[in-house]
Amino acid sequence: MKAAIIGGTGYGSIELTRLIQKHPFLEIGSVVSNSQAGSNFSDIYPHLSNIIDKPLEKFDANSLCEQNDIVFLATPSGVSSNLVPQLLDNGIKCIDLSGDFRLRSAEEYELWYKHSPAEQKFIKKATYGLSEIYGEKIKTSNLIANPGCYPTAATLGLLPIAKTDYIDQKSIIIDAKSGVTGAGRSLSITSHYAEINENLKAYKLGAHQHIPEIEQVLQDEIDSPITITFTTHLVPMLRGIMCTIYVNLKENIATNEIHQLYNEFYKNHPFVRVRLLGTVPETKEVLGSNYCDIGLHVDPRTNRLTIISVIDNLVKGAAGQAIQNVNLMNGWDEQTGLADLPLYP
Ligand SMILES: NC(=O)C1=CN([C@@H]2O[C@H](COP(=O)(O)OP(=O)(O)OC[C@H]3O[C@@H](n4cnc5c(N)ncnc54)[C@H](OP(=O)(O)O)[C@@H]3O)[C@@H](O)[C@H]2O)C=CC1
Ligand SMILES: CC(=O)N[C@@H](CCC(=O)OP(=O)(O)O)C(=O)O
Repeated sequence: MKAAIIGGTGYGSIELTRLIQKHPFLEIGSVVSNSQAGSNFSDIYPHLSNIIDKPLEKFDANSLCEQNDIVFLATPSGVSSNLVPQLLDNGIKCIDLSGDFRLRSAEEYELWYKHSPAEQKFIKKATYGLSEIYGEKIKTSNLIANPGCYPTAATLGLLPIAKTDYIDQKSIIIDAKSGVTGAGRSLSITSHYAEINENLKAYKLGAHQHIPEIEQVLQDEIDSPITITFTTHLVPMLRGIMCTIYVNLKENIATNEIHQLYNEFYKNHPFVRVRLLGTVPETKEVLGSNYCDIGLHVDPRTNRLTIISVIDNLVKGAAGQAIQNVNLMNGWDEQTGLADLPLYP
């Protein structure tokens, strides 16, 4: 099956390229670049030399759909809302890595993303692509709104406990940290080496665009309104997200019992690894892989549960989950092409 990638020279695209290259049923058809059309992909990314020597193309919906079977959009927010309608009208399935089709409310999108929203009829067609939770819907969808990197780690960490009545729903705090590739490849002062190296900073306090996304998933699953405290931090490393999540328990429950609950919840989901009691997952332990590792601890003094959830932002947080969704959409084993060990050390 031929896959096209739009947003060719970005980090999402280059990670999709790496994963598609080793997928047994996918191959790279077209790579579209807004800024570098006409150049060779391996001129921009020399690590592709002699492996993928393809010219980067201009966007043309008709020829893209003629030459490919599926399209990944790895463009900044505000771009795919215009491209996806043209592609869907040509009858091709789309996986959008941006936030343009994740939020059901156009007003919320405008408020948090500061762009004009996609047309409502296309938002309605989108399936939120959190593979472990919405696998059945994903299988029959033509448009996948691939989740944000932080929401993937946060919701996979929270959902098993949030769906019980053990927790005070008003008490959820998500302390999130990301490596710099989460900000994409384009130059900016905030991710500049001299600004980020030997430094740790919190950003977008109370204003992060992933707040409504996490709340939407929790509300859908819990069926009651919920608000969270979510703070993001930039860490001087390349890849990886850690969400440290705090929740107040309404009653005294041992870590052991919560551990069993998580194991049961994820027993049929190979990419979520509930770690052994007493162990705490680290970002390096999922590096380059599609795993989300979860560690659990209840402090009996405070009756508070701490959940540690780690992913590689470019894999389970973006390109890996996108491929997992394509596997589901095609009836292939969801691990196809994604079963590699994490890169360690
Ligand atoms: N990085 C991450 O960890 C994650 C990213 N995402 C989301 O995935 C999407 C891609 O992210 P990422 O690859 O990191 O971002 P990058 O900034 O690295 O790449 C985006 C690419 O999109 C293209 N582009 C930029 N502006 C425009 C435009 N106005 N019109 C068309 N194309 C444009 C550019 O490539 P070219 O000029 O070659 O077309 C650019 O390199 C974003 O929406 C991001 O929020 C989601 C989860 C995790
Ligand atoms: C480290 C870093 O800057 N991360 C980005 C994640 C962007 C992203 O993936 O968000 P959308 O796909 O929802 O646009 C951020 O915090 O905004």
